Amino acid sequence: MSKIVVFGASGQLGQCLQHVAKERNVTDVVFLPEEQADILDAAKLQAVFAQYRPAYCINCAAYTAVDRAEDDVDLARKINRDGAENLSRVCDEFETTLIHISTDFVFAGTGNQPLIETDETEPISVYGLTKLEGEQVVAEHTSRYFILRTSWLYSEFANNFVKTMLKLGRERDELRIIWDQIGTPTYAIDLAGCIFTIIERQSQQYGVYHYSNEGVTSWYDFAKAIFELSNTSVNAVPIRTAEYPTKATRPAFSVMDKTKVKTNLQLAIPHWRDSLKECMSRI
Ligand SMILES: NC(=O)C1=CN([C@@H]2O[C@H](COP(=O)(O)OP(=O)(O)OC[C@H]3O[C@@H](n4cnc5c(N)ncnc54)[C@H](OP(=O)(O)O)[C@@H]3O)[C@@H](O)[C@H]2O)C=CC1
Ligand SMILES: Cc1cn([C@H]2C[C@H](O)[C@@H](COP(=O)(O)OP(=O)(O)O[C@H]3O[C@@H](C)C(=O)[C@@H](O)[C@H]3O)O2)c(=O)[nH]c1=O
Repeated sequence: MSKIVVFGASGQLGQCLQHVAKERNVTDVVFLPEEQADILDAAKLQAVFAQYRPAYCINCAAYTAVDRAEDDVDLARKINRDGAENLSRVCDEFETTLIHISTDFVFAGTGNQPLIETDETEPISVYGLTKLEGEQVVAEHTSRYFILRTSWLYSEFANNFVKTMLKLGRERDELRIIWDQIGTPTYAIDLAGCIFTIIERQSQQYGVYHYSNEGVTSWYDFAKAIFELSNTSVNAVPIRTAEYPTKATRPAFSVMDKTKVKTNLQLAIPHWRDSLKECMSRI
């Protein structure tokens, strides 16, 4: 396989990529720790690219604290937009294909039909806005890019909703969980598999893609499935968004249509329940 460099390697998706690389015996891949490869340091990026001359660059680095971003706009924008710009410029210079990860939070979430790649974006949070700006600079500065929009990532690695529910479920008798935000969870191991498939197939069908697991759920129903699979006896109470005030507003409906990725890459995507089961067996 061609040489690959990964930024944001110690985050959740970065760790999943490391796991899948081992599973698939992908050896020509370099997982760069942040101290060696800060995406805000354009000079260091030049040095990294000159050293490795990668065919592919996977960008998992991001500012992902959705609520904190509302008060930390400058840093969120630096990492999610300026970092993406630095990478897309250096990728263009070295003729490297950039695989950049984005989010369902670029959408307002006011509709009720699965979202396709060309649907209008209208972020309603600082995180969503800065991620959209990141998409825009990538498309502006290089032509060889895949932007993969994904949603509700979880895995056995790092912090995520599944691990939070398991922890809170053990500590509390009752949990109140939003049921009027509808979307699709994504097992980050499946997304990592999709990324390596793009590389293995040497696809040149560049552009924006939606990738999540199959199916639809609410955070409440997702939590119920987590509790069932883990035999957690906590009482889960469905509540509306208004009853769970947060700094950032989240889209009410962010189900994404995956027809494009499935067709172009001939990819089978697992249902979220099957992937959740798989993940829980590994936690
Ligand atoms: N988590 C989710 O639910 C979803 C995530 N996404 C997107 O998927 C991608 C991966 O997310 P995920 O793995 O969950 O996120 P994480 O927050 O787990 O990982 C992001 C990583 O980026 C690192 N990072 C931050 N700033 C820089 C920098 N300047 N240079 C290099 N690395 C940096 C972080 O390091 P440190 O921790 O030290 O700051 C962290 O290791 C992101 O683009 C995210 O926006 C999309 C939809 C859902
Ligand atoms: C802990 C908890 C959360 N919730 C709700 C709040 C929120 O609407 C939802 C998920 O909460 P979290 O804080 O885990 O996740 P959140 O930060 O909203 O997750 C988002 O992260 C970014 C990075 C993305 O790109 C999105 O796709 C999405 O995954 O669950 C409850 O209703 N009850 C609870 O006890």
